Amino acid sequence: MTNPTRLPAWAALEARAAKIGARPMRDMFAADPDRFRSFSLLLGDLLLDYSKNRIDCDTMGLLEALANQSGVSEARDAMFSGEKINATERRPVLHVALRNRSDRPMLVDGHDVMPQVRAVLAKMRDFSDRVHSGRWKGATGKTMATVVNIGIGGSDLGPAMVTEALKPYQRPDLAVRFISNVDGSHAAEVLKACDPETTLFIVASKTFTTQETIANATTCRDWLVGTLGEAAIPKHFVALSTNGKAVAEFGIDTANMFEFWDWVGGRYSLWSAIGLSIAVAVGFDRFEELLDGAFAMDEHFRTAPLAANMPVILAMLGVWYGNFLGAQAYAVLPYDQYLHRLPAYLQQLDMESNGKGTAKDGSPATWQTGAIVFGEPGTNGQHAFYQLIHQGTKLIPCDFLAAAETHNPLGEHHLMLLSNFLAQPEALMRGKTEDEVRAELTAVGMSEAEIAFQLPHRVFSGNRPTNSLLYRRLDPRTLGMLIALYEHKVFVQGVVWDVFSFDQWGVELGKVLAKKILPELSSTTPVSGHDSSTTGLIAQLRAWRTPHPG
Ligand SMILES: O=P(O)(O)OC[C@H]1O[C@](O)(CO)[C@@H](O)[C@@H]1O
Repeated sequence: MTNPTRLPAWAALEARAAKIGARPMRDMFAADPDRFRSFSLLLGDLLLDYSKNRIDCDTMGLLEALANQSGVSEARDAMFSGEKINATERRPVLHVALRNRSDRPMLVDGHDVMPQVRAVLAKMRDFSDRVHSGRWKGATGKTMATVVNIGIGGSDLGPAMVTEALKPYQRPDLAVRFISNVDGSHAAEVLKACDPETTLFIVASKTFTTQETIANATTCRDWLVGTLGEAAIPKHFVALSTNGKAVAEFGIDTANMFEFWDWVGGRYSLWSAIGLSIAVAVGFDRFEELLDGAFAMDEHFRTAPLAANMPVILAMLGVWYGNFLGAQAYAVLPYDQYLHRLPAYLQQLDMESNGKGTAKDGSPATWQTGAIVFGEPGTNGQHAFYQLIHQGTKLIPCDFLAAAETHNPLGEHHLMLLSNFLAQPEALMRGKTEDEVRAELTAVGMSEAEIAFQLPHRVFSGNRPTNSLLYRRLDPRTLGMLIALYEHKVFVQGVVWDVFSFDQWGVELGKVLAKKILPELSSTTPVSGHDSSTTGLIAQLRAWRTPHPG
């Protein structure tokens, strides 16, 4: 494969960064009244404004050249055609098949997977309709009042983020809860609010071997069986998995299992059966609108020229900052309370996909790869970590997101929210010069000596880059577009960085060690084979822990 640093566009971008990387955006705005028009893109109800970046047309041309030279178009086509691009697991990557709303076949090993995909969608529709409408009854004949999704990582974050985002579309008398953490407090607190007779558990696990999920599912099963008996399980437990054997061994009838396939990555799985909790929460028609939105973005990604391709533009801007201007992180800042789980969701999507230090040929990646992703909803984040983004020593590009229309028109709230959504990127771009600060302090009558002391602390360098994603309304279709936008962005970056974006070997070592340590915690024999820190911590835990039965 390609060492990206050897591509002609890479050297050209290094030169470009040295030349214009620090050029003030406020000057570029002043010089070009058409800058917004040149650097924004409207796709349906989604607008990307990327004009507040340290770019000009030549830089964007070079970034496009880098995408071209890295083989982004070919890699994208390989993904859509079912090639085994998840090479270390020897699997295709076809989450796009799950939301393929066209008649086009999607091939895995020469077989069209669309009939299977449609069959599972039909089964999901039937089931979610019955639960959503109250026709699905529990073992004692009662309608379900609470649905609990038990899963972790991709089997939790996607459904949890989407059900939060689509809260306005939920039936108010059907609560949807999530248990992910192996910390028993998570299950305990969720179960406190549940009644066994009216609770449906959805056990979501691609592998059905994940320690946390099996532990939580076992606890919930014991809780249910304790009141209603074993015979209640079929009415209160369903499974979402690729592993029918393990589902059956756990005690869930595979008739109550919703299947998906190994060509769906965990963090790309909310479109599959893993989305059942979403369908139950908002109804299947809304779930299909989510798929429609993702499909619209897929079609755009598949067909638009790279220079006018939203995921490619977002990806290449990330490459510009990460590889040429020294940024290590980026912030996701939804000015939309319903998207409060988006940063956590994107952390897995981005960091588990591109947090890799090995190039595809096995050599160390000597260039920067996946960024640190963090964020909070605006305006909360403004009162927490924005200080560092405005005046800190680190360059943190940000994505700002907001809806033009709110689901909750309460007084001036939405206008206040939007004014902040607009003000922060403007402030980050413009900054505040010494002259501006001096004029301000002089106007309030401050002495020259005090001004001299205060001034450097009150100057904002500005020139801090942001993207603004503005959408009409946070509805299922728009949400589908947004999520697919980020999925493809991450994909493009993985191609440019020459890493395998669809495996996650880095999470394995800790899992193996945890399995070894587990029995050591309740044993009294001296531990061996650990470093002195781990040994010391185990000893202190043993000393402090009160033995509990079981
Ligand atoms: O759905 P499963 O198999 O329980 O896996 C859960 C999560 O665990 C991981 O494999 C890594 O911890 C994620 O990639 C995945 O989303």
